[in-house]
Amino acid sequence: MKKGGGRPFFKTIRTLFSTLHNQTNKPKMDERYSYNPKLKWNSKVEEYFIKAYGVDHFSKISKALARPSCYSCIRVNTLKSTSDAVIEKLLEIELRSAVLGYGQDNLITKCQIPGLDYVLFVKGSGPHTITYGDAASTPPKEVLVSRKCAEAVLRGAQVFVPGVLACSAHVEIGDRVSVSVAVEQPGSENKWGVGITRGTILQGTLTGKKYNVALRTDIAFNMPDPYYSERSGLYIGQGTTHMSRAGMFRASEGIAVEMTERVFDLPSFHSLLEGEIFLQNLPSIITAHVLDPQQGERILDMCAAPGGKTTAIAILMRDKGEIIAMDRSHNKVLDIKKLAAEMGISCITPYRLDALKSVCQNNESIEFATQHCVKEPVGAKCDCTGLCESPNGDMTSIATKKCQPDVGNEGGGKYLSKAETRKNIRRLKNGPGRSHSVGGRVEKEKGFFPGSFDRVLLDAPCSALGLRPRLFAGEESVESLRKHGKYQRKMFDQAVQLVRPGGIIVYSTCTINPGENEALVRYALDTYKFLSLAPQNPRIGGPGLVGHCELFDGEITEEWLRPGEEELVQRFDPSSSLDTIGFFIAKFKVAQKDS
Ligand SMILES: C[S@@+](CC[C@H](N)C(=O)[O-])C[C@H]1O[C@@H](n2cnc3c(N)ncnc32)[C@H](O)[C@@H]1O
Repeated sequence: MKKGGGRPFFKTIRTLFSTLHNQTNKPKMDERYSYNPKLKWNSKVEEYFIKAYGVDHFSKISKALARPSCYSCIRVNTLKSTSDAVIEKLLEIELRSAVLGYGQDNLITKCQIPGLDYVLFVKGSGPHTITYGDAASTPPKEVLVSRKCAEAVLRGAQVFVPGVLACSAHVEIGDRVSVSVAVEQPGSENKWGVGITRGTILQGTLTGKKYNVALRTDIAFNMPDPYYSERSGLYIGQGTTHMSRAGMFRASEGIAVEMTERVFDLPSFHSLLEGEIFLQNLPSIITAHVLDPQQGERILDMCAAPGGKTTAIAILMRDKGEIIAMDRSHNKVLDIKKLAAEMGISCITPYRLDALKSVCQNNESIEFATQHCVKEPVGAKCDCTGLCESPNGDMTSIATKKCQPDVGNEGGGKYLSKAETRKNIRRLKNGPGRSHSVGGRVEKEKGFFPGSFDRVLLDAPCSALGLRPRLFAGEESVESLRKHGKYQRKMFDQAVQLVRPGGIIVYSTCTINPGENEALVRYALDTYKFLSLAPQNPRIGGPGLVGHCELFDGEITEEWLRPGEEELVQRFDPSSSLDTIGFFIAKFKVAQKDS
């Protein structure tokens, strides 16, 4: 008798078994090839937040953090264009057919907050359920990307070469691939790690076997997949490869996978209308508004790179006045310079400077500045070698006269070598030179006179725990959260010295951590009696802005949320369109000297 022939009973049993096999596997496969991330936290941090928000609420926050917003927010550069012109151009370009599917009427809308009609929202969609081929029987070809890459893809980007970590064997150009993300896993000694080497081959099966539909049985399939379980529930979409497997790991740049189906579909603005628009989260745009810069003023942006808020401030000032954009990273300072040039802005002077050392430490200069510069509406800038420069670059201003002793050693100022003295004299003759030029190298010890700015923005370095989407949060410990708070206070101390009497300080931070925001406000008001919380512009009651002045008392308890915060956290809903979950803005006014 021929094998398999004439044995209907066995055939029926085999068919039955195969059906059962598929049925029992199907739901599991649906779960596997889905997007259902669970944000991982350091256990102590989780405890701390649960104490602050309550279990249910914190779980909502966590869920919302791991998903992107439902729209992209763009700021129109009104020095170069208008909202209407940009809307027209974007619709002409036909962003992407999937997005246009929502109907042109609602695709792009202007922000309804009065005064913010240069902010446009471009609609996205999601979450979508995607069918990843016949995943139950034949594992799809796959590409595994880094977390940062996935976070960008969830906001509309394509998969670029540096983001690819691993890939199935035999992937060729034009193949359809499923894209998943490698998220940090707990490792030894309480350390987190991805635990997969770049270039690893993904087999797509847990056991090293796969089910063969034709033979209706499992067949051996090379090795088990080394990262199979870890990427379960972390599939962000499907795309077409622009490169073969070998190409992805050989090339240094370029698109590796063009996404064709996304779990969250947001439009990409990569290289689109460069200089005319800027992709920016709404609360960041609102921060510039809250600062309320006026034309002709001198503004300090203490932590400015890459220059998102700096350029927003410059545009509000119609490029008239002076903005000192400071950042401690040289390369990031160059980013500010590049962005300003791209947007056609000339009132920004980027400086590489540690914000913790931004106040001129020369006692004589400080004394001078507090006596004189603060009364001058234009202020003065000091490079701490004793050279003071008026904002128009006139080195023979009254300030120079006062600081003259430090040019050489005769006047009894701090000791300067002959070389430094020569350099200073040369500068007096020739102007500021390379180290003062835009984006150029700047000496570390340079700083500014106290009281020399009309307004200061402190967009402090923070945990960024308010930004979405975020696929991993375990890097922050309670200690590191505390450090952010301490660091910000030190920066605030500098900001207070640098603003003139009657001036404004705006402090902003992107976090859900009350220790980084509420605590700073309390510290500021307790330490500097001449500071008061300036009323927010009531018209700008937009999402992400905490416009209240109340502070929580002492220990963080479940009751610490006050009306303003409740309003903020109630929006922590995945269906909400907020692009930032937690953002805090506080505006301070410095008392006039005689008040
Ligand atoms: C939140 S980001 C600023 C974002 C920026 N304001 C924007 O809107 O584009 C914080 C920045 O602070 C900078 N930074 C951190 N510590 C600093 C310090 N001590 N002095 C100056 N800049 C610092 C970082 O390099 C980083 O670029």
